[in-house]
Amino acid sequence: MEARRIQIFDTTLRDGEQTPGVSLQTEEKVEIALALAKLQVDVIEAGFPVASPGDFEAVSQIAARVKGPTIAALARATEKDIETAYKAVKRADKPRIHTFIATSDIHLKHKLQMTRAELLERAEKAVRYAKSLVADVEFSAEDASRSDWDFLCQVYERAIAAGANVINIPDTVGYTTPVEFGALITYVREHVPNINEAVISVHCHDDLGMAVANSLAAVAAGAGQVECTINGLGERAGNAAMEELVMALQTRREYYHAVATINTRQIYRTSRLVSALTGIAVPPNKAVVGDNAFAHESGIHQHGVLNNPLTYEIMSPESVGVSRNAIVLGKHSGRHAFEERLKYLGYEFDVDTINTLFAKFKDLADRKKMVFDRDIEALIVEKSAVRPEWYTLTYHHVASGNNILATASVQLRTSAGVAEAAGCGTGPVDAVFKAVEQAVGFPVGLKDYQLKAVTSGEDALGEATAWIERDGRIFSGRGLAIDVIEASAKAYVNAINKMLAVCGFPAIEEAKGGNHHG
Ligand SMILES: CC(=O)SCCNC(=O)CCNC(=O)[C@H](O)C(C)(C)COP(=O)(O)OP(=O)(O)OC[C@H]1O[C@@H](n2cnc3c(N)ncnc32)[C@H](O)[C@@H]1OP(=O)(O)O
Ligand SMILES: CC(C)C(=O)C(=O)O
Ligand SMILES: [Mg+2]
Repeated sequence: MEARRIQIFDTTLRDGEQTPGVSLQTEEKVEIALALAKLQVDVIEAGFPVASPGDFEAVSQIAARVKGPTIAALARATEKDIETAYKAVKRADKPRIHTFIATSDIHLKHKLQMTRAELLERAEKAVRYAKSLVADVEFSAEDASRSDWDFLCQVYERAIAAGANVINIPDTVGYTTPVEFGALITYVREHVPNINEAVISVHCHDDLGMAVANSLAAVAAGAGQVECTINGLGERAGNAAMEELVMALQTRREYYHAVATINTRQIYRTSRLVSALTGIAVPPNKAVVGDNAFAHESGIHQHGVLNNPLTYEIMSPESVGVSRNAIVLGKHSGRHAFEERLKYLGYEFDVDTINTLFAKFKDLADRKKMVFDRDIEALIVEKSAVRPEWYTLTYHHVASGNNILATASVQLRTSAGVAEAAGCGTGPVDAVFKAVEQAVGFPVGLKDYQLKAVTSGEDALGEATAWIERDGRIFSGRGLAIDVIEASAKAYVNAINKMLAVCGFPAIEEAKGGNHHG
C-alpha cells in the first residue's frame, strides 16, 4: 500500500507561545521560523496578529522573510481579526488564514453566549470573508472533541461550502482518547457530504498525556494534517510534540502507511533552539530529544547495542541529528574540522558567523578538556539568544562562603561607557544579581532562575536561565560559561537586554541612573 502524505502544521510560534511564561521577540520568532523551514514543515502558524502589535509584526516579518512553508495566521471568527490576519500574512508566498470558533455547548453557553444556529451563521460568514482575501483557508471548531458530533458535522459542511479547504478537529482541552478520537474522524469523514473538498486536520492537547497518541489515531482514521509543536510546548500541558509524531510516523511507517516529509536530521537542533529561546528545558527522559533518549545505562543493554544497535534502538540518534560519536574536537582542532562538524550537525553559516563561533570554540577548548557536540550546539544557540545586547558583562567578582555574607561586584559595558556596582545577597548568585541591578540602576523583577550542566564532568559548561517580569510580560535570558556564577550573571543581563529591547529604558524616576561612567 502506498504511504499517504501527512502535512505537518507547526504551531510552536502560536499555541507554543501560549505556554505559561513564554514570550518571544520578533527576531527570535523569525529565527525559529527559519529553523522550521529547514525542518521542512508544511505550515508554520506564525501567530495571532490581532492579539498585539508585537504578534502582528512577528507574523509580518515571517511572512516576508521565511520561504518554503505556508505561513498561517490565526483569527477569531470576526471581521477585524480576519482582516488583521490577512494584513500580516499577505506578503507570504503561500498565505493561510486560520479562523476558529468553539462548537461545544459548554463554550456556546458560557463563553460565546450564542445559539447553535447563530454559530453556524458566524462560522460560515467568517470563512467566506477569509476566502475573499486568500485562497487557503483553514477552519477550526474549537473544543470539537466535546461537541455534539452531528452539530459538528453541520458546522464543517457549512465551512467547506463557504470555502474552507482545511477543517481542523481540535481536542482543545486534551479530553479525548485514541479510540474515541479515531471514531470521531471516521464519523466526520462519513457524515460531512462535501468532506472530500477539504483536508482533515487535528490539533491535540496533552492534558491527559495522550496528545501524540490521539493525533496518530486520527492519522490512522484518515486525517491528512497534524498540528503540533516542537518539544510539545503549548497552552497548559502543551500540544502534541512534533518530534514524537514525526518519528512515530517514520519508525512505524509500515503500520500507519503515512509519511511526513520532514528533514528529521534537523529535529534535535530545532528542539535545542526552541528550548534556549523559550527558556523551557527539555526533560532528560523526553522521547526523541531528551538527553537520555539514546543513552544506554545498563550492562545488558550496552552489550546488545555494542553488538548491534538494533537490539535496543528503534531509531538511530543520527536520524534526528544526534551524533553517536560524542567527543568531537579539542584545543588542537582547526577551522576545517570545526566547519565540517557544523555541517555534520546540520548548520550552514556565513563566513563571519563561522569565524565568531570558531573563536568561541577555541576559547572554550582552552578551558575544557573535551568539547562535545552539545557544547558546540550550546555556543550556537547562545549566539542567537544574546541579541540585542544593550549591556555586556565584562567583569564579575564574587566572595562567598558558609559563614560570610556573599558579596559581588560587576562591570557592564554599554554603548555609553561602563557601569560598575557591588551588591550583597543570600548566596553568590543572589549577590551577583543584586550587583547587576545596582549597575543598571532600575529594579529588575527576577521571577525565576534555573541552572544546569550542558554535559557531564567537572569542567562541564553551565547553562543558566533567568526569567524577569516587566509590565506583565516575562522575558527569559540565557547564559553559558564554565563558571556557573558567570553563566548566571550573563543570563540575567541577557534577560534585561531583551526586556529593554521591548519596553525601552524605564522612566527616569524609576531608574536611579545606574552607576554609569564613560
Ligand atoms: C484555543 C485557543 O488556543 S484560542 C487562542 C488563544 N490565544 C489567545 O487568546 C491569544 C492572546 N489573547 C489576547 O490577546 C486577547 O484575548 C484578544 C486580543 C484576542 C482579545 O482580547 P479582548 O478583546 O480583551 O477579549 P477577551 O480576551 O477578554 O475575551 C475574548 C472575547 O472574544 C470572544 N471570542 C472568543 N473566541 C472567539 C471566536 N473564536 N470568534 C469570535 N469571538 C470569540 C469572546 O466571546 C470574548 O468576547 P467579548 O469580549 O465580547 O466578551
Ligand atoms: C485555535 C485552536 C485550533 C486551538 O488552539 C485549540 O482548539 O486548542
Ligand atoms: Mg490549541
